[in-house]
Amino acid sequence: MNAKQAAGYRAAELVRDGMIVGLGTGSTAYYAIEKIGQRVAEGLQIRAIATSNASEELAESYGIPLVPASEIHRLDLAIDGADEVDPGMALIKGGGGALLREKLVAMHSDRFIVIADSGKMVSQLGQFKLPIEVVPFSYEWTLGQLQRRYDVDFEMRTRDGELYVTDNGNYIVDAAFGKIESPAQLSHELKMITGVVDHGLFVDIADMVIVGYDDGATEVIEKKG
Ligand SMILES: O=C(CO)[C@H](O)[C@H](O)COP(=O)(O)O
Repeated sequence: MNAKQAAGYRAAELVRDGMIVGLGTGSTAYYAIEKIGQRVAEGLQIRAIATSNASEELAESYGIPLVPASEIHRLDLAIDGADEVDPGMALIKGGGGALLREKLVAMHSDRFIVIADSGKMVSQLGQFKLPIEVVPFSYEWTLGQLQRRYDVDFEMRTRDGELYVTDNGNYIVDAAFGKIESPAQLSHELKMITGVVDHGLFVDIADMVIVGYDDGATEVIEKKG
């Protein structure tokens, strides 16, 4: 068992009958979905909301019943990966481009559980480029606003030579902050920029982090207070 699988499987054990469960996106969330799928095949009764088209397809392939977000007010639990996790459980997410739905699902869940291999644990956020989702209309203006405000490199995300388009039809700007001194302040500032839909800083949202190690061990870190 590898580190991502260990974390994903451990989180999947927290799912109980009757729950509405948020399914994350990425290679770590893959394992959580796989394990939840196995448990559904054994009789676990849940309904789920996926945070991306890819996770929706994966959940369907495992026979996990999905429910439209519009029919649900609140989720019991959401399980998702992260690109970086700091000691205060602030996160950078969105490496896989699903940050907007991931944040919506996390914020409407009673418990948000992050699953991460130990390499994701950092003393300060920012080495991983921060994904910022922007609307396509006049995205150059939004990019210009970001560039004037922050003296860091910004790069439009591409795929196969074209601008990368999220599941929500938006673009992503990746920002090389290097070190983020105050994730909460930056989070607030970025949300104030017209044209920015959302960004990959998740501050004060995670309730628990399950860290997976290469030997298959896991460590559970719970939110303080
Ligand atoms: O935020 C995400 C996708 O938008 C992922 O959770 C994050 O990129 C971690 O991915 P992985 O588990 O593949 O390392």
